[in-house]
Amino acid sequence: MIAIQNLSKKYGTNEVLKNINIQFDKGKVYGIVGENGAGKTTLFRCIADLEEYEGKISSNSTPIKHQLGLLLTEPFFFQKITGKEYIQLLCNARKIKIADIQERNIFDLPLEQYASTYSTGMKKKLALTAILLQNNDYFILDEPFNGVDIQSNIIITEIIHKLKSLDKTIIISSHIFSTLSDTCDEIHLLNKGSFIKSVQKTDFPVLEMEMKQMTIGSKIENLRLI
Ligand SMILES: Nc1ncnc2c1ncn2[C@@H]1O[C@H](COP(=O)(O)OP(=O)(O)OP(=O)(O)O)[C@@H](O)[C@H]1O
Repeated sequence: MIAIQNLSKKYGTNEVLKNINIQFDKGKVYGIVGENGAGKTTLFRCIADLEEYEGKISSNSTPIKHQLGLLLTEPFFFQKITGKEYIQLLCNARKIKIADIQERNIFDLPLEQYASTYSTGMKKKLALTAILLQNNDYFILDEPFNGVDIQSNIIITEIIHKLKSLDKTIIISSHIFSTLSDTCDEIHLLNKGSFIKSVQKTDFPVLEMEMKQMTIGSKIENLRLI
């Protein structure tokens, strides 16, 4: 469980998160949606203790970061580190020895190659593999479906189902609604740093319709396409 109470975050005078209150339980998958700049990544960085903030973020295994697998939108790798070394490095940090690394390389990545030379999608798959092999309790996946091929998207969806069945806590952001309706138990809409709507699975179609209406309005007509 991750409990967030009165979380606020400013960058200079820009108040990016405004008094956020939410709880993420184990065995559940949470989707966070919101337009670009709404504050999704900032929220994730606060939970991972990568930012200073006001308010309280707690869990039943403190500190959260010791049990958290954070998949960033654009994972970063040092230049001279192979895929295999990266996985080993992250697993060593959790005191886990991986003997059968090739067998567990489910995305068939070229593990002897420098990770910095991987394609965008390969980098994401490497970072995801590493946090999975760490056996974390909490997973925050910032746009996990973006930039990876269709086959990998199918695998990632199945991985999320598996993590849920293992009682993990999973938080995902995505700009593609269908990826969230396939995987999430709840979706929370973040707007300018505040949660303005939270819906359970049965109401996902309603939320999707509302978001479509809010977004499109008369914008397409304004283009005056002929
Ligand atoms: N390091 C930073 N310094 C200053 N401002 C920042 C920093 N990181 C983010 N911001 C600002 O915080 C706001 C929220 O950004 P954030 O990356 O959290 O949005 P997001 O919802 O993840 O967007 P996207 O969907 O585009 O990924 C934006 O206005 C952004 O410019």
